[in-house]
Amino acid sequence: NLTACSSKYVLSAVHPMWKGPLVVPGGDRQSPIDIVVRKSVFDSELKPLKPKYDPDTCQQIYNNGYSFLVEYDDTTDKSTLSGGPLQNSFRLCQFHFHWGENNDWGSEHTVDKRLFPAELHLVHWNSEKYSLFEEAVMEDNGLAVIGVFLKVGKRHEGLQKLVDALPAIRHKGSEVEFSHFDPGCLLPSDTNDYWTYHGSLTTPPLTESVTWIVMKQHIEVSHDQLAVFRSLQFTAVDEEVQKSMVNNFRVQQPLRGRTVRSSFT
Ligand SMILES: COc1ccc(C)cc1NC(=O)Nc1ccc2c(c1)[B-](O)(O)OC2
Ligand SMILES: [Zn+2]
Repeated sequence: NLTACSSKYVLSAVHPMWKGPLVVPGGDRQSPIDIVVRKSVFDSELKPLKPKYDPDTCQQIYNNGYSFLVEYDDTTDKSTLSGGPLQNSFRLCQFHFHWGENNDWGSEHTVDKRLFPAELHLVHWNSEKYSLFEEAVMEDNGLAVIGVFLKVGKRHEGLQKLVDALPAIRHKGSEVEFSHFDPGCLLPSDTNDYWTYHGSLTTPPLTESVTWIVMKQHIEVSHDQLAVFRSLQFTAVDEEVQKSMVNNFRVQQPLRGRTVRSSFT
């Protein structure tokens, strides 16, 4: 069956100590970056974000050997993102996280050099211009990714259903059915303020196809919930040497003259 956003087979090629190019030739819009707040520019034309997620499109959770992907059925426009800086409607295909070996670091983006223990990425592709995720990944304006910082604090009730499913996908290549999960519960509740800039995937193929939308407000998860993320393994069950899935973030990239716009003053 066509898996949701069928990114699973392609992402499985990703390994934390990538063999691939760490610098993309001519890459002048690479991600992640440090967001320097006082250098961001307020853009009054930016609209409110319009996420419309249908929990019934949630299909499975998959350990791709780099992160764990919660994959959605992206064969219809049931779960979409529009508005904000976007000119088109983008289909949700998966979300995943990046995290550290401890609570001092783990996020990919930073705000005035402030690191967070983890970062959520909600991945959407432009279904008005392209017909498949794999196509959109290679194209300018192909993807829209919402980044949400995680901070250690109170337990996140909505996340717990996901945390409870992780032991079943401990090793690379494992997958378990997962349904009725509303990713909207992982978005900040108090404000929809965000920064936006043009960047790239932070894993191979590092293509410069992403409109990044980084939420100003973080969400809180408990220490124990994050500890379960760290119990995952980069390695397949049959590998002799097991490696804990931690520090699965990319080093920061040069801004190369890009402007980060803010939806708020
Ligand atoms: C080997 O990897 C691939 C091979 C072929 C295709 C079509 C895609 C990929 N990779 C991919 O989609 N990565 C990817 C996709 C989306 C996001 C990120 C990585 B992120 O920066 O972490 O957040 C958003
Ligand atoms: Zn990511």
